[in-house]
Amino acid sequence: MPLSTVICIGMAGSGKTTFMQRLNSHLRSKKTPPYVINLDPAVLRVPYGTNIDIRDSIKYKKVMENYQLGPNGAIVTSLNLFSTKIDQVIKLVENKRDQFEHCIIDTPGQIECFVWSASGSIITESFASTFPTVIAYIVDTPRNTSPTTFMSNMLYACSILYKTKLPMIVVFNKTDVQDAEFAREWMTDFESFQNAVRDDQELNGDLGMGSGYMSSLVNSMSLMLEEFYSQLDMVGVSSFTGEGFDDFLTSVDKKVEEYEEYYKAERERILKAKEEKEKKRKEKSLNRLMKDLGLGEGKKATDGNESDSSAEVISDLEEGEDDGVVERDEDEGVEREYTFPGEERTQGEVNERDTPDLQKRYQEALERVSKEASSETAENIARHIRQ
Ligand SMILES: Nc1nc2c(ncn2[C@@H]2O[C@H](COP(=O)(O)OP(=O)(O)OP(=O)(O)O)[C@@H](O)[C@H]2O)c(=O)[nH]1
Repeated sequence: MPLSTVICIGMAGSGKTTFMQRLNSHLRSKKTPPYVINLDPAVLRVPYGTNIDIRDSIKYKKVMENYQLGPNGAIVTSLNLFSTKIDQVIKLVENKRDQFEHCIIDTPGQIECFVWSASGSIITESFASTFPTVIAYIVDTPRNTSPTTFMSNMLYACSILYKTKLPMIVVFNKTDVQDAEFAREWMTDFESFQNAVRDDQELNGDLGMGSGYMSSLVNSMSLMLEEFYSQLDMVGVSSFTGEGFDDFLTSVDKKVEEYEEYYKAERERILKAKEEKEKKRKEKSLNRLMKDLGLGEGKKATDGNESDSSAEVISDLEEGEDDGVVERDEDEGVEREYTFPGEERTQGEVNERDTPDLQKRYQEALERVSKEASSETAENIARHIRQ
């Protein structure tokens, strides 16, 4: 079996850490110990042995102090710092490819800090492009017996599936307290869920939910969720008793197969499209610089003398006309305001059409573009300027 990654995501208190602890001991009891990573910088105590722990390299409290941040900001910043080293982390795990079947990853309780941050995406992407990767979305079963809470949680899971584009298993945890059969029924039988919504409304006072747009909103959302449910597996587990963990592992194997069959090709297609887009963006940046300088390819392109390879460049110039101003998305007659006075001045200067000081414009344009440009683009710029 090749090494696969399981990333545990779930709302605060859903039981991710306890689930990780049980999964770890379950796999150990089967003589296939996992490679364990903790990505929660704020956790005080990790109740299982970890191979990589974000807390070893990043001190959450120090991040809070040094960057004057609140708890969530400090988690995001810690993840940002950690993600700068992600290639090293991936190498470490890759070196263990032959020794482990599973790499299990715990994430911060503040779900949005991981799922919606750039660093969370970088970390997830890095694993997913190296190993078959599955998301285990942990749900606190006793807290999700109300159909409205259940639906909100499922919508969140759906948004994660959409964001990560990775196979997902919804894990209903704490089944020792509340059986997950109701969830299975709601996920497989649309009518039973609708009945539960209706009963809930009657029981808790209608508040206008049974009629009008709220009712039709609930209906359409549950229809949308039906499609979502068809994409995923669900298992009920108890991290306390260990019940359901064999089912979970069977589900992981199934999702890994799906990853290889479907998700991998889809991911590669998306990555290729991204690369293409990035390449075009770089060309565009370089051309903007040339245009600002009134030099080289940009000028040639305006003259219409450029070869095929600059087709992108020509259309860009047509869009911008020859007013010498760098286009901005925000330029739609909206007054642009800046939080920092210093920034306002700098940006204002950049946009001045009649700045006579060419040297200054050159400097600004160079700085602006070089921020965006890759080293490859920077080399092109340098070569061009030398010419
Ligand atoms: N009864 C029962 N309680 C559980 C189970 N799993 C976790 N818990 C309890 O749920 C609470 C939260 O568990 P954690 O593992 O800390 O949850 P978490 O998602 O890691 O929490 P954060 O990191 O704060 O987001 C704890 O009190 C656990 O003891 C379970 O399977 N059954």
